Amino acid sequence: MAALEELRNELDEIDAQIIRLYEQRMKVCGEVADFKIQNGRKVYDRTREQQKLAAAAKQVENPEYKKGVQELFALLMSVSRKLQYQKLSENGVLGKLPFIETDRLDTENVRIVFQGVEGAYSQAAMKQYFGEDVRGYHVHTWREAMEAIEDGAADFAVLPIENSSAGAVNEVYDLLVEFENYIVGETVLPVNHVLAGLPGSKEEQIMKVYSHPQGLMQCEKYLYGHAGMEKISVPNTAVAARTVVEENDPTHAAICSAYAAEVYGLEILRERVNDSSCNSTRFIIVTNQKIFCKEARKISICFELPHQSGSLYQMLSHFIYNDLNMTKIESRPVEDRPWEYRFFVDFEGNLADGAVKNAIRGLREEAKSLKILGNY
Ligand SMILES: C=C(O[C@@H]1C=C(C(=O)O)C=C[C@H]1O)C(=O)O
Repeated sequence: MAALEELRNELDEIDAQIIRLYEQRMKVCGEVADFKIQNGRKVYDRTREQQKLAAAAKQVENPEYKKGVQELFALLMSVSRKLQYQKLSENGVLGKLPFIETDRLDTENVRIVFQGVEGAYSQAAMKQYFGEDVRGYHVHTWREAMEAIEDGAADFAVLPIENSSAGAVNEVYDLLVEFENYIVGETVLPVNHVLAGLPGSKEEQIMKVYSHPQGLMQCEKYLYGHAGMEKISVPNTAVAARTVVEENDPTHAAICSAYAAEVYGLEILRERVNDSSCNSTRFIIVTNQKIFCKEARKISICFELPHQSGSLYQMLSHFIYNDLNMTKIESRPVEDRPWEYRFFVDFEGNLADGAVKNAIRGLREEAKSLKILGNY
């Protein structure tokens, strides 16, 4: 048997040939890009790539290597496309993004909509982002808030998108796809829930606890340790506080904010009932204009993928190749298409950056549908 040293020398020679061939291939791909720039052709040609993969597999003599060769070619073509997008970008033929750049958000004399009632966490998030004196009003559902923005009844909506312990707010993700509204800002609100009851009531007496499902989820450990408390979901934590007042029963309590307890005249029976001591919720600021600020640093997009092996991997390669830092990925089922998913990705960058344009161009050509949800 040959010594390891010898085998490695042999590999080095083969690899040197691969590198030379790779360079030759990329040079030709660059010429293909020039042709495409001149003739207004698209970078991605799915049919040609499928033919190439089939032909590559056919040329392999040892059947055990077929899969590996196909994977290698899929990667080579992906790298080739990205080189081409780069060239298109340098030549200014990437087309304009349908978003307008602005120096800063106009937040003077604006009307804000939030879901819930007086004392809701969304109201606190609104004040944290826009200031104490902002003009805000509330609606019953997140959908109504989205409608108010689409119709122009309000300038901005404040919607929860993610909680540090309970995770994504799924419905808001789905509404971002359904409505032509865009994210222009975000704010993270520390969320400390209290158990609040009628004045004079005691924690030991409580039999029923009202809260938003997310509130109940975020206090799971506390509620598990108090098995006698029946959990009841209501649309909002502030509604929970109001319900306790309306029912006027000392065995009922709400999981809500200290502010909501104060607004409804409830007594705090126990502070900080949330499981995580750093429980916080991220709220997004949504408007109906396709705008982004010069200093915006985060982009949210969503896309659907063809139901085939490796498609997510190929999409994500656009972030890696363009050196873009992905900060989050979520998936949601696509309505009426069982077991198909829509992906939501957040990554760092500004829509005016070349690398971002390059990545979005690539993603747009390869995804079944792509929507830029906002840059903020
Ligand atoms: C090079 C081309 O562009 C892309 C890359 C391919 C490749 O690297 O072989 C094939 C098809 C296109 O998606 C081309 O159109 O031929």
